[in-house]
Amino acid sequence: MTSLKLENISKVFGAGSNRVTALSDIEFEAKNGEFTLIIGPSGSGKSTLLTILGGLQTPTSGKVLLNDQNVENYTPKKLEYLRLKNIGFVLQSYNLVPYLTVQQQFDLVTKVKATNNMSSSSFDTVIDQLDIRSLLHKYPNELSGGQTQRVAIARAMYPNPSIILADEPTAALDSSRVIKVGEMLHDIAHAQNKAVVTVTHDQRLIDYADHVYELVDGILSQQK
Ligand SMILES: Nc1ncnc2c1ncn2[C@@H]1O[C@H](COP(=O)(O)OP(=O)(O)OP(=O)(O)O)[C@@H](O)[C@H]1O
Repeated sequence: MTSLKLENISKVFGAGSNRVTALSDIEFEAKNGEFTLIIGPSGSGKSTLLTILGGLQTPTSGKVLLNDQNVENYTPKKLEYLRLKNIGFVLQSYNLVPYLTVQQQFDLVTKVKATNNMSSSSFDTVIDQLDIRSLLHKYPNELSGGQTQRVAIARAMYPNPSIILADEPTAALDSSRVIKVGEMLHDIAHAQNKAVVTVTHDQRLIDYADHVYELVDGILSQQK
């Protein structure tokens, strides 16, 4: 199992009168077997926290610990390998490849990461839960916002990472789909002992989370 922790993390952008403290002294752990929600208004630091957690940007101070080791101590190659193997992202930009169909997005994952992806029967279940089977032959520009979001969730799950980091995965979804996605994120964490961390302003997800943190002006506090 992979462990991922933040110790005393701060992030400051800019300098002088443009200085913004996006995160202050954050302590956080992505716990296996649990669905954790970090909820906060626009500009509170949610994306910054999630991208630092996933190693997509570096903090100004503090430590990111992956498997109890400061990520700064890994070689870039080893760190890349650990991330590819263990961390799945659902980002706000969805990062789908524009010239590949939905099915080909999944095939690409198999090319980049050949082993330990979800079995085809488990992935079939995910495709049905997210109701994206009829979209497999479409291109990203043929999908609605909500459809894109569901495909991005499936793609993050397909490589079977032990940690899933999701940035606003339900923003474009109607309430019935939010229920399905909430249940699914909860079930993945529990049934497969994964750490699922979602940052959002969507209060509709609160009921499905094991833990809820609030992020306000870069300060994190646990609510549940
Ligand atoms: N690259 C950057 N350069 C300068 N300031 C930044 C940068 N990224 C984020 N910020 C600032 O840091 C603060 C937190 O931004 P962040 O995107 O993490 O918030 P958020 O809670 O995810 O917002 P939203 O819900 O609108 O996506 C904001 O004040 C933002 O303007």
